[in-house]
Amino acid sequence: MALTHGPDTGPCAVCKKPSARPCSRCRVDFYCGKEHQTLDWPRHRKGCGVLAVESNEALGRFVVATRAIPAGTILMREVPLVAYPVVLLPHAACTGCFARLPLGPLQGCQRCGFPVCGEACSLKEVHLPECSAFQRAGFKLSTKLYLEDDKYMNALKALRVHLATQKMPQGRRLAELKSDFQPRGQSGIPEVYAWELGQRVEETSARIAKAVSWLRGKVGMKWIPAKDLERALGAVDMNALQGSPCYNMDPDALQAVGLFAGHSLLEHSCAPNAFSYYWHNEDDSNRDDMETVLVAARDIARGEHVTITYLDGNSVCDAPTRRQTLLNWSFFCRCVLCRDPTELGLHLTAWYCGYCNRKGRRCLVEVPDICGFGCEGCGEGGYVRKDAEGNGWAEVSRLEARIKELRGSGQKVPRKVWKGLLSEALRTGGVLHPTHALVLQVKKELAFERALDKLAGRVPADASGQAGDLRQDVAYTRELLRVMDVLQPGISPARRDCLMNLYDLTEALLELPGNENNEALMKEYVELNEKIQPCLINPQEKKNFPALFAET
Ligand SMILES: C[S@@+](CC[C@H](N)C(=O)[O-])C[C@H]1O[C@@H](n2cnc3c(N)ncnc32)[C@H](O)[C@@H]1O
Repeated sequence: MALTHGPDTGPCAVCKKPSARPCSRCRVDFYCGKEHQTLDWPRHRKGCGVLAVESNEALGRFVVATRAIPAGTILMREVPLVAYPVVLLPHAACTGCFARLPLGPLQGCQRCGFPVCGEACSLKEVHLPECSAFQRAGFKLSTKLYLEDDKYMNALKALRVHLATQKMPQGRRLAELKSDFQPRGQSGIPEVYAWELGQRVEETSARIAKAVSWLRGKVGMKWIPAKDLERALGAVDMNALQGSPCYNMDPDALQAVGLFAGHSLLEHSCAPNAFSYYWHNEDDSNRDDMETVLVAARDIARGEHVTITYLDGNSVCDAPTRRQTLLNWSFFCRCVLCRDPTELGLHLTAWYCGYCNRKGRRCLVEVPDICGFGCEGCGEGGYVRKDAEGNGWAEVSRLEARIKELRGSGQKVPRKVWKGLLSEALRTGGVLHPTHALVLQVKKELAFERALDKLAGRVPADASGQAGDLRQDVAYTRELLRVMDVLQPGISPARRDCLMNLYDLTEALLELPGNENNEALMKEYVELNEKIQPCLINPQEKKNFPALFAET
């Protein structure tokens, strides 16, 4: 049986005719009949039956490659077992179609009161089961309360997932999802994280208990056992996959969350080898199914674990930040990046070594909670540079807070402000190394400034007057690309964005007076174009008509 829960229909992989016959083993490609399935087999076989589920004590279940898998192979094609909207405060989202709702008074479903765009959305299939349950309980929510407490949204999720578990065939797959948020295989983790994990488990239990007791107490759904609702919300916490439509840069785009049978088995890695994305199928109004595909970002070797990141793939973070976020899934990360004291040579969490710096050398010391503390330059342990307050963490926290404040301002931040932040962070005597994740985040703000200006319809600064800035941005983007080669390798969207930025900046450099005949630059420009091509095939096209994109 396929690991995944896929759509029932799709275009034939060869002739595009609508078909209801997916490959029974992987359910990735559809065929109109035997003839086209046989014709496509040489291509299709590369990704068919290449995944197996294994388990161990530390990770629970995880997915491995049973054969070598080439980059770009579509490994899973799924629709959610159940889906619900993402509420991005201060906006509510429609319970039926998941669209973000405008600010101001909310319109509620006439029967249960949960927010909707209008009557049509309140009659959507996805909403009807919970709406009937509220009617059976004789309860209608006062819509204006909805955004005041997250228990209403949590209650809706619990109910929706629980009711979907009653329906076959999805129900059986939903019942198989990990739903307990007790940490496992976590012996030997730093004390501070063990404590935080315990705290997080308590908070999650309290949040779940609050929503469940509201449903059974205030609403009166006593006929649903508390443990079933708790299980449903636990499965949401452990497995939900959030996304927006593929390649949609619009911040107002629909945001939704789904529980997927196959994707829920995937292990997290901070340096993953696969990525997934999904979208609302707008080109076919009858399809509202948020198809999701999992793609091999790079070549994956036989026996390798197939991994995705549970974090925001576009953001570069130090180990403590990654660990804090991953506590939401009740685990302390043991991925290849987090296990290596040097973070695969990226040193995203490193500070300067006080000993080496005193001798005028620039060396790194790993931060205590990541690896046991030692400098790769001088071998000394236990002495890192401190800021004026004698506390390296204070400097890190200050920079982090400032970046957050500037990004959250909603205004274009002048270049000189980011530059100032960077020189402050990298000043002589400072704690942070130039490869620290926070420093890279500031460099990214600078490196992508022109691209963001274009995206926002602003005219980028005239390159000819800003040659120095342009060269600097090229250097920063090259640095980010080296990081992405490890963190988001191959054809992943984050690496593609870096490549495209570098391509655009190189083009601008070539236009500067005196650079027209710069052969090295021209060569890099051509090579970048070649590297970008494999990342550019629209995965939606590739998914629907794979034979058109087959390598010859
Ligand atoms: C979405 S589930 C993945 C499938 C799950 N292992 C199972 O048995 O169903 C997420 C859970 O997998 C485990 N996990 C995933 N990635 C991990 C990692 N890098 N390190 C440790 N545990 C991980 C954690 O227990 C986490 O709560």
